[in-house]
Amino acid sequence: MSCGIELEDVTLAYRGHPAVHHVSGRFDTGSLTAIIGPNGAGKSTLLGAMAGTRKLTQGSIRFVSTSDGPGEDLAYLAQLSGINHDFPLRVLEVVAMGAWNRIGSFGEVTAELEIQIDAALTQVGLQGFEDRLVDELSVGQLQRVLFARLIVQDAPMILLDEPFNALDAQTTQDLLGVINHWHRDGRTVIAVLHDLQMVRDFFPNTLLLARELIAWGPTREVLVPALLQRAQGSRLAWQEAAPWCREPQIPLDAVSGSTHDHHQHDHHSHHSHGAQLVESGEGNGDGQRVTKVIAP
Ligand SMILES: Nc1ncnc2c1ncn2[C@@H]1O[C@H](COP(=O)(O)OP(=O)(O)OP(=O)(O)O)[C@@H](O)[C@H]1O
Repeated sequence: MSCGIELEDVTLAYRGHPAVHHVSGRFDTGSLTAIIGPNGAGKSTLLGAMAGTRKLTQGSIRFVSTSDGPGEDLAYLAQLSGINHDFPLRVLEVVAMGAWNRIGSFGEVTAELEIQIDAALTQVGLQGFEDRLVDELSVGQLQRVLFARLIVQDAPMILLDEPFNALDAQTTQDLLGVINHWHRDGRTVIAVLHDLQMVRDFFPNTLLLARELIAWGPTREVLVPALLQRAQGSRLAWQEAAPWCREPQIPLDAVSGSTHDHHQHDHHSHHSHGAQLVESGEGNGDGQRVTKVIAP
């Protein structure tokens, strides 16, 4: 069960202002990719679009699977905020939510699932925490619990939005270990990050975004001064009153993401009508099966 994600001309706008412009490329099956870029670059917006929580204005997102399984199953961890503190949930219940797609929201926590939860909590260093209330946990412990939930979810694609925000070095190192484990399992993992050294050390691929795609490929080719400066410079030109696509991307050789010609579009003419999910069995020509398409 493994999956990749293809972006074709992905464009997202908020109230007519484009936050992400014409991004095309591909997250290969089993790849481990960091999405980086300055504040406001559109990173969370792009990740949310892949998770199905943001509507596309233009373009499409296709999920491709190399197996017959339900390949589009995707786990998404938004920026830390995911717990509703009005409900006194126990750690066990939060981690069990990872299995909702298998057991349903009122499903029983079976003995088998309890074993999985115990193993997941052990993997994130929280063995024995099952009965603790989540709103009594520290920020780092809560993030460990949310990673345990992702482990139980067992999805072939995992999207993480700034997973290490506000975490100490030990927690960060432990959760990076979980990500490496997923990568070794052959899952497709995508994380929005800010720490360039961490990206260099742990993430083989990088997508550098500054509303438009600046570069996408092997990290050592993307995290170079010229491209980083270009991303930083783009930020200075970002004005809410300038909703036009401008410069083309710098093409990279041997990148996993393709480059894409830019069109001179007025995005005000491309209002979203809501995300549309299209189930599809169409092959993409290299032995993979398209399992889902997100389009405007
Ligand atoms: N719900 C929203 N409504 C309107 N505009 C939004 C909304 N969410 C994000 N934006 C705008 O879209 C642009 C991209 O935001 P996004 O959060 O995707 O950037 P980011 O790269 O994740 O930034 P950061 O690194 O600061 O988290 C920003 O200009 C932001 O103000």
